[in-house]
Amino acid sequence: MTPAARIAAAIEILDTVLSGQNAERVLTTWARSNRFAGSKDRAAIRDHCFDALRCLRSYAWLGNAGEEPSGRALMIGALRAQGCSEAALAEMFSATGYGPAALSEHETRMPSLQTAPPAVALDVPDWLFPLYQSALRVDAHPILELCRHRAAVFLRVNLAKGTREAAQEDLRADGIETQPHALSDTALEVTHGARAVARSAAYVSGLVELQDVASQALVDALPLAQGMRVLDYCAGGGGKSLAMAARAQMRVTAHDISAERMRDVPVRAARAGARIDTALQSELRGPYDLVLVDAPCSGSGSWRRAPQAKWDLTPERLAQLTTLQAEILDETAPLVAASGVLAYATCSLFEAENSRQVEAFLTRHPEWSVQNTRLFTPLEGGDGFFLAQFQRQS
Ligand SMILES: C[S@@+](CC[C@H](N)C(=O)[O-])C[C@H]1O[C@@H](n2cnc3c(N)ncnc32)[C@H](O)[C@@H]1O
Repeated sequence: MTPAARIAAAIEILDTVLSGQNAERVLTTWARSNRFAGSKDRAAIRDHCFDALRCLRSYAWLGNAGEEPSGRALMIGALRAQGCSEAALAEMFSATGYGPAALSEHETRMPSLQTAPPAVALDVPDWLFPLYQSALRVDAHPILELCRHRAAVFLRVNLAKGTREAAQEDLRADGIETQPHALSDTALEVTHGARAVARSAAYVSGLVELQDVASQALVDALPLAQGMRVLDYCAGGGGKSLAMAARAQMRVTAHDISAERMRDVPVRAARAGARIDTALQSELRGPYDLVLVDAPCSGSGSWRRAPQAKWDLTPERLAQLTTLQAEILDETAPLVAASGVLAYATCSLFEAENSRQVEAFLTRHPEWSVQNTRLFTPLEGGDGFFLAQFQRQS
């Protein structure tokens, strides 16, 4: 496909996404019904679409979208944001080589982002902007600026299977270049060849897993030790269960309200050479020395990876999530052994899901105290994550 044809395809896909459909599904459907598109085309179109979803408001502004963004306005704005000259833009939009129709006179007007409101220039919904400012203070603008760009790909080296250096060598043999990251001693940042990771020998043998560096640092911060009984209460696909199991010889149990989400845990555990039991609520046998609650949350710390969620979140949904987070904390506290630790984590940057959730838990449960809290932000290289560790007062 020509670059212009890829832009035309992205416009078509974005229009469907903007009508309320899920971007991943729309991309899959598009690929199935356009078999002529090769893997490089699909990857380029996907990047166009996800970049546009990350930068929805600023691209719409640069594309003269007015109130309602369209795929076409977003792609015009995207090209301008990437420094494309007006002559090159007119060439791309010239209805040749299966490219999009020629620019209208209105579309040739080039607005400046300098005059855009901050929430537009930083690509956040108006109602969320004060939430970021209150949580992040002087760091709000630099963090939001980082969130406008693609996140790096990180791997976690399974130290039970080999060293970080050995993993780098194995990956290099498969054309994947990495560099260690300071936030965690298990982390490698992929600098070249990210798309080849899932086929690489290091991945297939369980020497590395895909996992964000802040996720890894969060697990590093937990007081894990040999022989502990550990419960990962919101385990999902088991990313944190696996990271914990690789830290020490422990009995790790993974639980999630959705058994379906845990479907891959046994396969991933076998690949990693780890033993992780999965359990339904009725099968949980406490007490546990450490219970990790990686709570369902807005995901605001990882919206670089899932940008559609930034625009889909509503105040009502955020309120539902904070209620659910409090309920989960209340139901897990009794599962923790007398001197055990209740670790609460979110991949959110908002106070309502983090510091205010901690305060509310301590008010409801005065017998507990908070040992420490930590907010990881994209300024440190990874996703935004929050961790609070509670213990009963002695
Ligand atoms: C942030 S995700 C977990 C991600 C996972 N820990 C990982 O590292 O890959 C939150 C998970 O909480 C689960 N969940 C939601 N409500 C729950 C509840 N009441 N009890 C247990 N799990 C719940 C969701 O199904 C979801 O998989």
